[in-house]
Amino acid sequence: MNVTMRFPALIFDFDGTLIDSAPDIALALNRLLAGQGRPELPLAAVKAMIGDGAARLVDQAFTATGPSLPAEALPSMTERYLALYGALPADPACLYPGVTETLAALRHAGHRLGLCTNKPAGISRDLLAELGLAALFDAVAGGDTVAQRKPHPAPLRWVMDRLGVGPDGAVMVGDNANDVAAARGAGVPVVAVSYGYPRMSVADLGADAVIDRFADLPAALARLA
Ligand SMILES: O=C(O)COP(=O)(O)O
Ligand SMILES: [Mg+2]
Repeated sequence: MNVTMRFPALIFDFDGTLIDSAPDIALALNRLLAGQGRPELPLAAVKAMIGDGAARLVDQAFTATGPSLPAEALPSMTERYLALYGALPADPACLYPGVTETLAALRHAGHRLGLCTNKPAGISRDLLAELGLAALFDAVAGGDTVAQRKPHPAPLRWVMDRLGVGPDGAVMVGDNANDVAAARGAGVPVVAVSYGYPRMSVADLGADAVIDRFADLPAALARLA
C-alpha cells in the first residue's frame, strides 16, 4: 500500500529527535545553577536528564549538585529556567542532519506532521518558527498541553485527534523510552532514532524500527507499511 495512505499522520518528538537541544539546555540550566551557587553540570549529565519535561530537569539538576530543591520552590525555579532557555536564540545548526529536507519531502508526499514533546508547547512553537519548520506542522502538543505528559499516551492521542487519525493511521518517531511507551499506549507503531538521548541501549527501547540518520525515515516507513 502507498505509504502516505497507510500512515497519513507522522508524529515527532522534539529534543534528541529533530534537534540536538542539549547544548542550549545545558547552557540555560548551568546559568540557573550558577545563580543559585551550584556547580555546573557537564553536557553528558544534562543529556541523561532530558526527556521528562522542564520541571523534572530542574529537579534532577539540583539533586545532582547539592541538596534537593524543596517541592514548593520547584515551580518558580522551573519558570526561571524556562525564561533563560527561551531567551537563547535558536541556532539552525541544532537541527540534526537531513531533518528539514526529510520533513519537507514527507509533507510534500501528503503526510500530515505533528509534534509531541515534553517541552512546553509555547517554547516548542517558537522554536519551530525560528527554525523555519512551523509551516510543516499541523499540530503541536507540549508537556503542558493536556494534564499528562509522555510516557502517558494522552498528548499523543491529542495530536492524533487534531490530525484526524486513529491508531492505525499514525507513526510516532522519537528517541527515548517515553516516546515508545506513549506510542504503545496509544496503539501506534514507533520508529526510534539512535542518535538522541535514550538513557539506555536503543535496541532495548522496543521500537518497531531503529534509524541511525533522520534521512532514513522514509525507507523505514515503507518497510513498516
Ligand atoms: O524533556 C523535555 O523537556 C523535552 O523532551 P522531548 O522533546 O524529547 O519530549
Ligand atoms: Mg526526545
